[in-house]
Amino acid sequence: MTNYTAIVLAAGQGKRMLAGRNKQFLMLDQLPLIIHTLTAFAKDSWCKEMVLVTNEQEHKQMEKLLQDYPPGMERIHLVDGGKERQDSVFAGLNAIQNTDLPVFIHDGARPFVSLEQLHRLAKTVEAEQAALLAVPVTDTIKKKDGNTLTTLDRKTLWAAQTPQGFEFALIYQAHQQAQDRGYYGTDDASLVEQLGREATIVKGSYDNIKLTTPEDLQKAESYLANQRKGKKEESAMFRIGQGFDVHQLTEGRKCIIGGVEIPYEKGLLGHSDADVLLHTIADACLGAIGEGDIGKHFPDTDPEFKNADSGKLLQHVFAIVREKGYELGNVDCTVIAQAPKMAPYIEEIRANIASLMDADLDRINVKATTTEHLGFAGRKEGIAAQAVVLLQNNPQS
Ligand SMILES: Nc1ccn([C@@H]2O[C@H](COP(=O)(O)OP(=O)(O)OP(=O)(O)O)[C@@H](O)[C@H]2O)c(=O)n1
Ligand SMILES: C[C@](O)(CO)[C@H](O)COP(=O)(O)O
Repeated sequence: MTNYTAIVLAAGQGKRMLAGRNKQFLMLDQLPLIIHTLTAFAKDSWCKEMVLVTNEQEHKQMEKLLQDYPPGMERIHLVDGGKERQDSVFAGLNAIQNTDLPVFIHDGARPFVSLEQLHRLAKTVEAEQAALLAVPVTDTIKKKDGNTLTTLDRKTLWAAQTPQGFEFALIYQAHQQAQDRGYYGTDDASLVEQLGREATIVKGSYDNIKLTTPEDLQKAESYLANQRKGKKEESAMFRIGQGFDVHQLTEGRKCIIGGVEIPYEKGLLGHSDADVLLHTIADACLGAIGEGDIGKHFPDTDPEFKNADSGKLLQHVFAIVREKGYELGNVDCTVIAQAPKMAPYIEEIRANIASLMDADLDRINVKATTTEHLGFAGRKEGIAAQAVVLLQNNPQS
């Protein structure tokens, strides 16, 4: 983990956007542009502090925006910027509290920086002290000097993006020197270059666009529409979970496995009816949807679940699965028991599980094995079960 502080710049006027107001407040997919950008950093646990640079006239409006659309990070200091972008960065640098961390400087107008890019940049800054995201230029670039056109060697050209990341002392010194000399660059790495130092390029993405003109707004809308489509397709896929459970065999208890009471001299010990197989399947379902395990949902300290019918617990779990929009793909499970002999009960157990999960029989597979007299199961001290559950998204949900 390579922690950093982020300065996000939003103090410009967005004149080239021709929106009649600062582009940072324009709505993109129901969220203001600047909130998209802040959220990208707020989602990154490596980002420990954020400074949002606003312009003085919009300070109150920005404050309200942060309240109306909380980006998910408490530590955002709002400071007023300056006339030029570089003045705004300097104001941001002066507002940073923890100067031990590297600083990422980012345009508020670049909402699509990804977590993966942030982390690659952070690691490079840690190693090299100064780095920036950039992409190879895809157009041929001509330099026009009076009437003379020169074609630059495209292989050597990179389009600089943000964030650009630096050790605090280095970037502070670079900005201080630029202020003193009245030098203005178009990015922060260029100020570091003025110190005779170099920033390392970290290959970014062409999606990390800076919303500058009205056409960029259309590109951003279509990028977000594609993302939504991608998320939908992703959630239309599969989730997998596995479960494992053990219960002790003891006298004076019923031996209930897969909802079927099996005649045996001992039964399974537990707070509920101790149905080792249904617990395992329920755990696998919860695992598949990222909902922990049955201990979290049905604590064994809760009297409500004393001697509870595990069939009901599994039905409850499967209702949660359905609420989340999933249906059963299939279950494959194994009972690990030296005794009782499971074979005569396998089909009944299978049918019972299918009924509890409201699934076709062919989606349920139940197996049993001994452990060849090895271990606790082999000594008939207990019974274990394991299961794998595949869920698939219900396209209707
Ligand atoms: N004095 C300034 C100028 C710019 N920025 C910020 O720097 C980023 C990159 O600048 P740019 O895209 O040029 O934004 P604007 O300056 O707002 O746009 P324009 O040049 O079209 O007016 C933007 O997030 C902008 O808000 C800033 O914080 N302070
Ligand atoms: C910093 C920058 O985003 C790198 O591409 C760019 O130089 C900012 O330029 P702007 O004219 O201030 O938008």
